[in-house]
Amino acid sequence: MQLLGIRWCVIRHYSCCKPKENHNKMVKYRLILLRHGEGAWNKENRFCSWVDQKLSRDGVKEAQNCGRHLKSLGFEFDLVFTSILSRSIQTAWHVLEEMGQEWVPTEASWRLNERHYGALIGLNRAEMALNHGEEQVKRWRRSYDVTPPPITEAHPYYHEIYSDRRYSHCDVPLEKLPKAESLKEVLDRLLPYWNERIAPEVKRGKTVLISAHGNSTRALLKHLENISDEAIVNVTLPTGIPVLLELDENLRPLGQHRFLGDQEVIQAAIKKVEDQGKATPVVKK
Ligand SMILES: O=C(O)[C@@H](COP(=O)(O)O)OP(=O)(O)O
Repeated sequence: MQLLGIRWCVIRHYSCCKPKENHNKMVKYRLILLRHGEGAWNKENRFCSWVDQKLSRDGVKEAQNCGRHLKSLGFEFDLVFTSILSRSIQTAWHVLEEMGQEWVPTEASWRLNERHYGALIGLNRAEMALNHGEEQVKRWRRSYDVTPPPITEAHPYYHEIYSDRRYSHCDVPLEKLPKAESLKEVLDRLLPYWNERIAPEVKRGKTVLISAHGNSTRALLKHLENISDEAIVNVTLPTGIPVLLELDENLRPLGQHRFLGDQEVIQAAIKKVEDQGKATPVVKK
């Protein structure tokens, strides 16, 4: 039996918490959000942001595992949205390939890009924590309305970013693109895309995958789940782990988002991302 693009027999076997019968009756739409697989600079613990790093070898494996897992759960996507950064696009490719759903249409927008980390781009988080303190690094990484210092033309990655052809194809002129963003500013640029492009497709009954980034996904979760400015500080997303959101007919969430997969492994992956901001040198895999 097909329900909302997911085989019913399988959805009953979600390992984390089995949804109650009443809950299932209220669920109208299911949405999968995904932070891309590990990128080369995630491995090096550097702020990557708008620098177009590709997936690492482990990142490719994460995306493939994610695709296999979603397939085993019976997901059938109708539409995929990505950012215009390669790591989110490549993740979508690997997920769809593993699912045998390469034909599914994909659409890329800068509005799903990672948060623009401004002058912090390229810097190592652990070194930043040593120089500025862990609290300051956490404020930069996780608070809702703190904008890091803007990127300037003197920054080593400024020209690589702004002379990239992809940014002359955006729906805002090049000079209006951000030079640094808080999470709030990410939500401001993402929301029109959600409202005008993604939400109508979800309401049309399409099963949608959004393959994006840690902070663009946090911003969307904050909006959809109405997470407070204080509580969003504690939301961290690991790479390559699908996040399920179940929504009612008005796209209001029914219960909290759920990470799909082995919960112990996921908690360890979340801790690893949080620990990237610690002053102690991060041990590379
Ligand atoms: O810009 C980056 O380096 C990370 C997020 O960094 P943190 O906010 O976790 O420091 O983004 P992503 O890997 O999801 O594209």
